[in-house]
Amino acid sequence: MGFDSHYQIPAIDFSINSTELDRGTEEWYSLCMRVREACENYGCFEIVYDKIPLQLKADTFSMIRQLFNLPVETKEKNVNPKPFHGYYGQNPNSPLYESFGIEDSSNYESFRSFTELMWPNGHDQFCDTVVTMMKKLDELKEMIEMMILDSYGLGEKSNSIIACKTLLRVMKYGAPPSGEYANGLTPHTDKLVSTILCDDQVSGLEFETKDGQWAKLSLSPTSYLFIVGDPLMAWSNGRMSRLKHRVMISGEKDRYSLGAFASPVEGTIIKAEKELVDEDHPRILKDFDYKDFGRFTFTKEGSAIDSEMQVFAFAGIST
Ligand SMILES: O=C(O)CCC(=O)C(=O)O
Ligand SMILES: [Fe+2]
Repeated sequence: MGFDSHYQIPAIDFSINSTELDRGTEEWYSLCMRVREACENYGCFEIVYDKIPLQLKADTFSMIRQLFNLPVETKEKNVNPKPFHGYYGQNPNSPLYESFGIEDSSNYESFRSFTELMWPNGHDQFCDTVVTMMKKLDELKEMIEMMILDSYGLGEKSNSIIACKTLLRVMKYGAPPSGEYANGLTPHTDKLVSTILCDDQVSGLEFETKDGQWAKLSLSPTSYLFIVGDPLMAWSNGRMSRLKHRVMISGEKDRYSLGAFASPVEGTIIKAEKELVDEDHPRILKDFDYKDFGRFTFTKEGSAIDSEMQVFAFAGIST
């Protein structure tokens, strides 16, 4: 597989006058259509967004560094059996990678119990900074969700796509030995509904282009990446694409990234939206229990399947 350095994903500028982001205006509908087009054609888009203060973002990454700098025994206290939750690290197969998954992270009380697990004497600055950042990312996600609904004419009927809580995942990719170009995270499509990703200006994210090449994706300090995950593609009855991506690391600096992942609430059944199923768009997936799908991806059978094919292996309708 080769490299394509010219391939670009769409960038959509949300940093406009806030009245233009009022629902119902012409500008709003034009943004909705661009969001839909990007999700359908690329499974992602770069969000240019100036409503999150750069200082808040910098402070959040400084808190994340403190978290990863804790002793391994402390980090390992963050145990959570749910897929993508808890602490992951010290794995000889991916020695440079560590991550934390913290559920319901825009909820102050829930986040405080995580903080107290890591710092038994509390760490108010950690808690306040990260929860403030997560609330901003929730606002952004809610706006994008509304745009998606409006773009399909569904906004009058509902103001949410799939009921979710925000799972915060923070990732550290240690710098590889000098001169190496090392695997940080294997190619995959996201298993949560949607992701809003940002990093601390050390790049490494790569995505697969339509012609099967890998291209690098660098985000500016005011950019965030919106990624369509498997359940959102399923909700859209396959109208939306997904972004296959990976992390490769090189250079001397550690990479830190942060993702706000929309994680379905307990008991969620993922279904194609009725209005997105018609003669021209027959159903491509059966309804499925999100939790069972998550479990399947970790079984011997599921994990042997390519990430982007797992949802079809689990819930595909054979024709
Ligand atoms: O760290 C990154 O930039 C990507 C992380 C990612 O793709 C994931 O955790 O699903
Ligand atoms: Fe991902």
